[in-house]
Amino acid sequence: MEREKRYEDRNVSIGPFVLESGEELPSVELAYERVGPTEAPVILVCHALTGNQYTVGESEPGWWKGLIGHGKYVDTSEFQVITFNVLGGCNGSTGPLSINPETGHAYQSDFPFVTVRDIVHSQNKALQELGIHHLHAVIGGSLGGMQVLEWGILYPDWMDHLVPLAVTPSLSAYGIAYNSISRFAITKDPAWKDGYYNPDHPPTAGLATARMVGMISYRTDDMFQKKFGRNGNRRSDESHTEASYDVESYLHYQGNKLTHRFDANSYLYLLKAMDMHDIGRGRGDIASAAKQIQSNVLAISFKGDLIYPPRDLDSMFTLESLAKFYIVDTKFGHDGFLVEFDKWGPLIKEQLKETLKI
Ligand SMILES: CC(=O)SCCNC(=O)CCNC(=O)[C@H](O)C(C)(C)COP(=O)(O)OP(=O)(O)OC[C@H]1O[C@@H](n2cnc3c(N)ncnc32)[C@H](O)[C@@H]1OP(=O)(O)O
Ligand SMILES: N[C@@H](CCO)C(=O)O
Repeated sequence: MEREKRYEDRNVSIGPFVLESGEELPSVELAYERVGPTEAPVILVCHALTGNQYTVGESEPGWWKGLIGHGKYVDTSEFQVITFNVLGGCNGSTGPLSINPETGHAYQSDFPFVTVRDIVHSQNKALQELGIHHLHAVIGGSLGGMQVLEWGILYPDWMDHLVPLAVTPSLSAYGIAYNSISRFAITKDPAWKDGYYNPDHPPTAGLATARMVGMISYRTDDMFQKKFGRNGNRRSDESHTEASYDVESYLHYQGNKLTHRFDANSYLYLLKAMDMHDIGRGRGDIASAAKQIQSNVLAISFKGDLIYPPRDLDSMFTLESLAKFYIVDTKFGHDGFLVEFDKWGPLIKEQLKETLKI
């Protein structure tokens, strides 16, 4: 095995690509990051809604640097880790910002709808282009977790382990409700212009509002209370109408921050893909779909996750005798999969040591 750490950060072309809808994209590229020894077992990481391919990150700060890296729970001296920016994303993969070869302009709202299954099929094609035909594990949280579940069903003999985090077998009504508010905020922004917005004047207010409502769903009441309480800039009698609270400036900050790193159309397409997530769709039901999984499963949920309640993932995997299921005790709720790695990273480390049992 080659021990020297290799790092790649580039694009792979998979050519024309037919989507679940039957529409065809004439040319698809996926941007990816690949870290670790080239001969080592491969771990595919799938990112969440506003994530990207920079999981470990050498040219960019890696969003899972606390979990993955040299000597970390997913050790990049033992495994190579590959992450693709999702189809429909805005970090280098084909998406609404890409040039439509038929018009010579960016697709924007002409981009076709994509599903989580489309995202997974595109990754499978891309891996084959890269000469990879087997995965030691597929790991991901939230939208990434949806991809993990679909990977296990669409390509059941491709991997030894599935590690879905902070996800459910189908998106709940509560999750769709939050996404619906986000869509409303973006599409009612006067700058949105049916999705054909001027790139220099994107619908920032709508996207920021979408992120703000998203942030509320990613955390818990308990965390907000402990972190912010009623702190803020206000008169002691709290009667001042212009009082502003720390929780407000936090949400404004997070909303504004996203507008500097994310495309509003991509956000809409990926929200729709999440809404459509239902592993039972076209397969009878969730139980029938789950039975198609052949790999070992380590499923991890996070206490207080509002949109992906632990009970839903648990009920799916009680159907799978070889599945392990853990609920992480946290105040973070859904965003628990991005923090407190010492609480759940060891579970993944142990899982990756095991070989295929089935
Ligand atoms: C799967 C994925 O790939 S998603 C990509 C990673 N996720 C993100 O980047 C989403 C945005 N970030 C986050 O959600 C969080 O930073 C996490 C989950 C990564 C970490 O959570 P935490 O450590 O609790 O960070 P927290 O939610 O407090 O945010 C900290 C930021 O808010 C700012 N902030 C905190 N309180 C306030 C306040 N009252 N007013 C204004 N700003 C505030 C901090 O200055 C800090 O700014 P910075 O990120 O520019 O350094
Ligand atoms: N913090 C996550 C939430 C969605 O899982 C993200 O921004 O993608």
